[in-house]
Amino acid sequence: MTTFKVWARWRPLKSAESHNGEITRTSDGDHTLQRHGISISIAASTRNKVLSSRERSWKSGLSFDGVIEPDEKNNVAYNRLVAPIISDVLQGKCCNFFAYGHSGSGKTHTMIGYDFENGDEFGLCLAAANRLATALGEINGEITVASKFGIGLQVYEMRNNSAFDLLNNQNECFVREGADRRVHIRGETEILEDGKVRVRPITTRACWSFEEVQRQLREALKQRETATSTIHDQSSRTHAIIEMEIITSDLLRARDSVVERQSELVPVGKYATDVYIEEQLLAVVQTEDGKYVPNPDYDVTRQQRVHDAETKKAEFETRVKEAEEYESEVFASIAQLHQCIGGRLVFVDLAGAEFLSGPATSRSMLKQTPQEKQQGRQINTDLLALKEVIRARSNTSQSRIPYRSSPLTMVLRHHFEASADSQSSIIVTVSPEADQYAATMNTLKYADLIGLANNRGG
Ligand SMILES: Nc1ncnc2c1ncn2[C@@H]1O[C@H](COP(=O)(O)OP(=O)(O)OP(=O)(O)O)[C@@H](O)[C@H]1O
Repeated sequence: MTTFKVWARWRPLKSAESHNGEITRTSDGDHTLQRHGISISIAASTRNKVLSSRERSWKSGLSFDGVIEPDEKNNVAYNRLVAPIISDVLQGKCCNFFAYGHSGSGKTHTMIGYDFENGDEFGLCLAAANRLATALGEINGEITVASKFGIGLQVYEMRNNSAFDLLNNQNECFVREGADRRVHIRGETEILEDGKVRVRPITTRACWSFEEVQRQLREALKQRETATSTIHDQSSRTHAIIEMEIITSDLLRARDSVVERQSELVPVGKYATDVYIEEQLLAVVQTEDGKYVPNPDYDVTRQQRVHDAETKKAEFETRVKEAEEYESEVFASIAQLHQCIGGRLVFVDLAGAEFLSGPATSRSMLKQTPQEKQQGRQINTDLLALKEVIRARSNTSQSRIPYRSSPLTMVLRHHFEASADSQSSIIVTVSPEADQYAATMNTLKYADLIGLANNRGG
């Protein structure tokens, strides 16, 4: 049974912000048997601004599962949100964590953290990697496996309809739904030196120690910074996704051969389509009145070309299927040794919604290029789609989950489906600064809608 928890995290006021004053806030819990949850109330300091009465104060429903206060470090957030589900991941389950908040509210601080040396300040994914690496070390010591368990790391950013691979030079990958209705994230088709074709998926880095995860994440963060400056962007205008899966090198090898077989299929499939179109064009002629009729001069034995190309394509499709079956067999045989294989943690640092804007941001929004405006609309679409997916999943009577509403929810679909019997969470990060009141209220409202749907079951 899915549970989805909603948390709020207040970041500390920075010294440069203290002259602006602080948002007045309280949290009230109701833990009776009928209701379980925390409601958050906020009120604006009206010192610097004229606000309408509707804007001056706001109170959520009993939507929150917990509040992390400004003086509480990342280790408190980890112990409350992630530590309780590590045992699920070690049983092969999938758990998802989302961070939502406006720029500078503490999403990256919470998810990844900026202090890679002090364990108390490791972000959620780093602290989880530390715990997982220790647990996997123990499992590797206990059982004899041909290849050891490790962490398969993927780090990418979603912008518009593409994913940018932060472990591979921000390589652009496209989100497509295949004929099998599975979503694939793949780069451009590359022609290799030997003439072979490769369609590269998002990179998975195998990490056999916590230090390796730390190093790879650092590298990925550097790429994020570069992307931010070069495309005149803010990291809060992209969704960053960090996936950590329990793998072995045997499993990764089996997956690589699926990609290789799929790459081999690409030119063969294209050739079959080209031949079919060529022959179709020869097989008909256009009459004077513009109609297409069968070409009487067409040599029907030419259809053998189409047949041969289709046969070859079917052969290559079978090879893909065999590679996929082999991957499933490898997975099943490892799972017999230990159920942790495939256990997965997904951390999503969401872009802030465009309406989350104080006066300064509003001014900068007026200066946005058409491309940036389109990007802003896409972010809002993604965030709305995500909210609707989470709400629909909590409504047991709703059978259709709108995963296809946005590229973000399409990409997250299989993580959501895999997490059906475990617990996931959203943490909204908020600033207590009075100037950020509107942004803070909008962030809390987003979480409130999710939390209320969870409490009511839809
Ligand atoms: N809970 C916290 N405790 C201490 N410092 C924090 C906390 N939250 C945020 N900060 C600090 O505030 C600054 C902004 O935080 P961060 O970069 O995480 O924001 P963000 O929401 O990820 O912003 P953006 O979306 O623009 O990337 C950082 O210097 C960070 O260390």
